Amino acid sequence: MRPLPDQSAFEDKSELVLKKVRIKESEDITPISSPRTPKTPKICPKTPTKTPLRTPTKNTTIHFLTQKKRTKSTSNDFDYLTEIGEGSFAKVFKAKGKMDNKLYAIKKSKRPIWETSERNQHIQEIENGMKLGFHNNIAQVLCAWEEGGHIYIQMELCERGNLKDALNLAVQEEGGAGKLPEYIIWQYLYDVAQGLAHVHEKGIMHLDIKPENLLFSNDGVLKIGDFGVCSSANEEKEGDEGDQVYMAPELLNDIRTPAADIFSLGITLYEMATNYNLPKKGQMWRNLREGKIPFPEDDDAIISDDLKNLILRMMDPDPAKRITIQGLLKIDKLQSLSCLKRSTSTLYRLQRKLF
Ligand SMILES: Nc1ncnc2c1ncn2[C@@H]1O[C@H](COP(=O)(O)OP(=O)(O)OP(=O)(O)O)[C@@H](O)[C@H]1O
Ligand SMILES: [Mg+2]
Repeated sequence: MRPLPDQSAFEDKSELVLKKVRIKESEDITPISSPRTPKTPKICPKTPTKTPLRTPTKNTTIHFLTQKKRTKSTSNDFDYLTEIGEGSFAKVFKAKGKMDNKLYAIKKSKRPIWETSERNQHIQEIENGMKLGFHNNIAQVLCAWEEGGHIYIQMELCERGNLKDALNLAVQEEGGAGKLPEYIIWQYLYDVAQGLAHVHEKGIMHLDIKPENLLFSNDGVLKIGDFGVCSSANEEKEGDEGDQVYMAPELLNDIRTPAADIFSLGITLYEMATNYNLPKKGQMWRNLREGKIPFPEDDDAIISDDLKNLILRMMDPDPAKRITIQGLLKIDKLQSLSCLKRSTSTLYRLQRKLF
């Protein structure tokens, strides 16, 4: 097992530990009041069950929440094949369209939504999803409706799980100390950065970028999903902050800018590169938000200076100094990946299918 990072540079005794060991927590940060906290732990996609999943009963009132001209869906338009994911608010099913035989992801709220504020939050998730339209690195929202009080969102299916699952798998390798190879980390960053640039160009902040919300399509492309927390740029209203583990420090003071997404992506990158079990609170939580960011120093876990420097720029405590998404796309590594992708797109796709 890799030794713990040298903590002598820091004033406190809290420490980051490798994934399989629990983090020591010292003291709480200011509690975050949000209707979506506390978060429940993620349940990884389950293995397909043979018994068909129950579809909702007929004759319930249906409200369509999207106004697309093409066919509107309802629950009975799908055969539900298996549950593929669960978050704090919804379950996600793999389903086959009865009319077109195509596979989709159907996200269904866990319980009926009667409260206006909660309903509005779901409506916003849907509206932002529709506003984002098609982009190769966004899990596309296709249609949404309300049935029996539950909210349903029909989405593009990302069949190969989320980035958290991929990280957990990597950790299990090499006797529990495995991690993603760095060139794969750059490819994942490239994908998410393309998607995030599109999100920010549309004037939307995601505000919940984290490995569970980054989803793999069948050909291994990483896509941003779960727009359940996001808000529009310049929106004055108070709101949700997303997952505390990946949360930017300024969100504690309700300062919301696209830079918050850069911090969350930066700390996600840090998790991918180090394999540390990131804290939810405590002194180390604060250190990571004050630029005191330890990296493993042993030879096995070596991280390139390019990647370290980028992580530091993305996790800058000052949102105004943090690298922007446009700046990120201009860094040499991502530029060269972009050229590589253009020139060898078939080979590149094939290579990614293997991971
Ligand atoms: N389009 C999709 N294709 C495949 N799997 C998906 C899709 N959307 C979501 N999932 C899976 O379902 C899980 C939960 O979905 P999602 O994050 O959207 O739910 P949530 O209740 O809003 O979650 P959170 O707790 O993050 O707020 C994801 O982590 C992912 O594994
Ligand atoms: Mg989620």
